Amino acid sequence: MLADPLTNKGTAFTAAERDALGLHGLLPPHVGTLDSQIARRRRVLDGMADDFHRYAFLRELQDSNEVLFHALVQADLPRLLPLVYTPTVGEGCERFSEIWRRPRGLFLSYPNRTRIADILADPALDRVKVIVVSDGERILGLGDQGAGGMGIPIGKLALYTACAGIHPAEVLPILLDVGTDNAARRDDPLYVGWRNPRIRGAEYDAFVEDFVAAVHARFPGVLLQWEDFAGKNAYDLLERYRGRLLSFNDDIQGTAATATGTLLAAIRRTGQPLTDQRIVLFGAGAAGSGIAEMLVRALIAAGLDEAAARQRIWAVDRDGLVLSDIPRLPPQQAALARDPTELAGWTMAPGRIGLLETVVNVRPTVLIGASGQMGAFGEPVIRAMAAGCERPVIFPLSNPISRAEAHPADLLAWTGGRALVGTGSPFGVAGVTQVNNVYIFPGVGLGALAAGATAVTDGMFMAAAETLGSLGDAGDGSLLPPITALRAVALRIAVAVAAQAVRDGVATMPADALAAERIAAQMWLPVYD
Ligand SMILES: NC(=O)c1ccc[n+]([C@@H]2O[C@H](COP(=O)([O-])OP(=O)(O)OC[C@H]3O[C@@H](n4cnc5c(N)ncnc54)[C@H](O)[C@@H]3O)[C@@H](O)[C@H]2O)c1
Ligand SMILES: O=C(O)C[C@H](O)C(=O)O
Ligand SMILES: [Mg+2]
Repeated sequence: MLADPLTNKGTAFTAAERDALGLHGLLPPHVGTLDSQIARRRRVLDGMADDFHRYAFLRELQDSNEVLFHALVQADLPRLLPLVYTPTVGEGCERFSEIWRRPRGLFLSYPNRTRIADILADPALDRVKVIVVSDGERILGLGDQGAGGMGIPIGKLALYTACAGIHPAEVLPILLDVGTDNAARRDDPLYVGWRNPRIRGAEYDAFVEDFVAAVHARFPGVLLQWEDFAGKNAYDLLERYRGRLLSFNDDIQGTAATATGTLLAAIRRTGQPLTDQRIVLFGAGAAGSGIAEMLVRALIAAGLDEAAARQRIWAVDRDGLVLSDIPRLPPQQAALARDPTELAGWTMAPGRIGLLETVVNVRPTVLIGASGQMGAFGEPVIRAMAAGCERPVIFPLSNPISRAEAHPADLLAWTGGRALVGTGSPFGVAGVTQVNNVYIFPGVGLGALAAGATAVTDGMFMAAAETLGSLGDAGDGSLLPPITALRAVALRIAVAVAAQAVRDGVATMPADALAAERIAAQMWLPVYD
């Protein structure tokens, strides 16, 4: 009972429980309450020197007492979210091997590829309903972290519990350890992962196929979230498996719904219709092109035909403005490429058409960054944008803080306070919205599970985006509800997503089971049994 984080209550075991379970002597005599335990852990957190050590402390608490961990998190989400999730989880992944203590979730390593079904057969996993899986190759904007990427599935699933009320016994973080191309990790004597260059190509595909087949056989109906896979794999796996497994890619689809929902909230604030926006995306990888495709759908829903919708969007990637005559564009970028003849009237020096040239000529009303390039939204770019529109909407979405395209205080300063600013990571700047997919994935997951959905459709993500955009704000100038409201946000989104699942013909539960009260009643709260 004491060693299992799902049953441990620490000093909160009552006198009667200590009698019945033979716990006298193993615990100090004081009988505490959940509140007193929270106060004790808060005092420790307050006394710690830095956030990385707070992260490590919270990870150990999660591995010793899940109710207390979640009660502490929920009691102060604005303070705890940045410690168990973005941005601190980034350093948690980089230094994962240093702080590895106890098993959580599953490492499915390539050398163990013939054992996947055996590993999944563990009866301790019988209750699993939600899996978040990564192969650690694109951890936030920090690149390949190999096995250390496990910090991300653990963090995302902590939020499934905190925001969507999924019971801690029902979540399973998985790291597909196919090696790492990060030499610093591989050469570190403390590295806990498989010391091998990444497996790629047909071997990688066969390994993931074996993994999906084993998951499908062991957990029918499980919801699987693909997380922090590098660009091409992110797209390929989503397309290959979304029809076979109840699954979605959070970086492509969750981020798209988050950015679209926040943009819908922004245009409600400015009064300028979506169809009038000129949108520049900086970084057209998984997140950027996912956002672009959802914006195309939103523009079509707002009345444009597809060609006109695509005319509202310009993508800039590492080779500059994405143009249709650039050889070997990945398919997601080819769909966004502009015709080079459009550049006829542009003012610019010959050569590469970078972000500044694009902003000067397009005069965007919306600028979204998903490039992982720190400082890419520099003063000349932002001043050029501010000269061309009254209320620039600027979302530097890249995480963690060290990879953000701009500091939000600079964006406000360079635009004379006129910009509507949203950042992927929390910066603690008043009036700035945190535009992070934590606003979307818990609600989508909860809604899909509640509906007994057989697939997560694009329509379900659009319903999530529209709901997010309609929820109102924190009353402090930001565009979305505050972090304290994330649980209520997840419920509202879940209801909309479940209803859309019914409309899309993928729900197996009857519509009357999907009312808000029925879904809310399924949401777990951290209290001792
Ligand atoms: N706020 C959120 O909720 C959220 C969600 C998903 C991703 N992100 C962040 O977005 C970033 C990108 O994630 P991703 O999944 O799209 O990764 P990705 O690797 O698929 O895409 C990154 C893209 O940026 C491009 N790029 C790299 N250097 C560039 C440069 N100098 N100029 C222009 N483009 C450049 C790459 O070519 C690539 O197309 C990460 O930092 C991630 O943390 C944030
Ligand atoms: O993890 C986050 O904070 C958001 C997003 O999924 C990312 O990869 O950056
Ligand atoms: Mg991610």
